[in-house]
Amino acid sequence: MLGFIKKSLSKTAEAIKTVAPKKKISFSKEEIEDILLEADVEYELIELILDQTYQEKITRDILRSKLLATLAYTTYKEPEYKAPFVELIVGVNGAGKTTTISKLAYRYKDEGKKVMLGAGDTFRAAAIEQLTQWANKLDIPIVASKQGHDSSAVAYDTIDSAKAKEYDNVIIDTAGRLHTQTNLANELKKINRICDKAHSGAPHRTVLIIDGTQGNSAIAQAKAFNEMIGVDGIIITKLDGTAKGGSVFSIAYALELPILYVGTGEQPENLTPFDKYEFVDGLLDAIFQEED
Ligand SMILES: Nc1nc2c(ncn2[C@@H]2O[C@H](COP(=O)(O)OP(=O)(O)OP(=O)(O)O)[C@@H](O)[C@H]2O)c(=O)[nH]1
Repeated sequence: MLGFIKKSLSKTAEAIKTVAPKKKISFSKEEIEDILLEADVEYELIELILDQTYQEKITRDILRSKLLATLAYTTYKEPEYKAPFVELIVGVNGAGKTTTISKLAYRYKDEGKKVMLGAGDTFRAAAIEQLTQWANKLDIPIVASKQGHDSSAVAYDTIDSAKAKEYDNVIIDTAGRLHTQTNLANELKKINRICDKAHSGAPHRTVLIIDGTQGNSAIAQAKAFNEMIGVDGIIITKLDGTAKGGSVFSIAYALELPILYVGTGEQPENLTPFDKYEFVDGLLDAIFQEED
């Protein structure tokens, strides 16, 4: 695992190099502002960090503690639950939902758990097809219906079947878009209710998938999902494909939600638990010169 997060920050590191070609022991506030802006940390957050810093020369240690503070809420604590552990996956189309569900399933299976998928995005035939293909490839059972069918019925059937067969994990996909935002909110709320009906306490975790390449523009969207259904944690995808790695700070700070994993590639195994220390140090390595 070690090194995946740092490696996936390589495009962000390249961007930083354009404004700070030479690594140094310390930088002025103006230089740090340019560097963080280039890495796509939101301007307001940079101002907040720098306003609270009285030192003129900013060293690695100073910036490290400031950046870590913005990630204070990122640690997740699993609730008590009775198996199966039911997860609802939400997010806009294209964020990487299907791929991330497959990665999660792969991970659980690899840990020796029995996993079942529910193809709850019944709005799009392609979503059902794509998830079914992944399930077949990973040899994981999936409950799917035809396009246009009731998504909460799919959720119910998946949980019901997983309970009967004593599965450990259930992962349910949901629509990223419906005809209107109100429709989407209602559908997600209904799925929530039906999950609880099928298995008291479910869903145990609602996970929002955020497209990392969108940077800070993903924040408003994430807030909307959080208001619609209440999110327990986020997964930021495509970290490897973006120079906007610094947006992770503003996303985490704005949402005050745990970051469960980050997507570090397209393969099923490219889902890495978010380690705030590795993330911050990975970024700082791109800025600061090593001290002797
Ligand atoms: N490099 C990289 N690509 C990723 C990652 N996660 C997802 N992708 C790619 O992003 C694209 C969209 O992912 P999907 O899983 O299809 O996204 P989705 O949200 O289900 O989108 P729809 O199926 O259109 O709803 C695919 O080409 C994935 O391979 C990641 O962590 N890194």
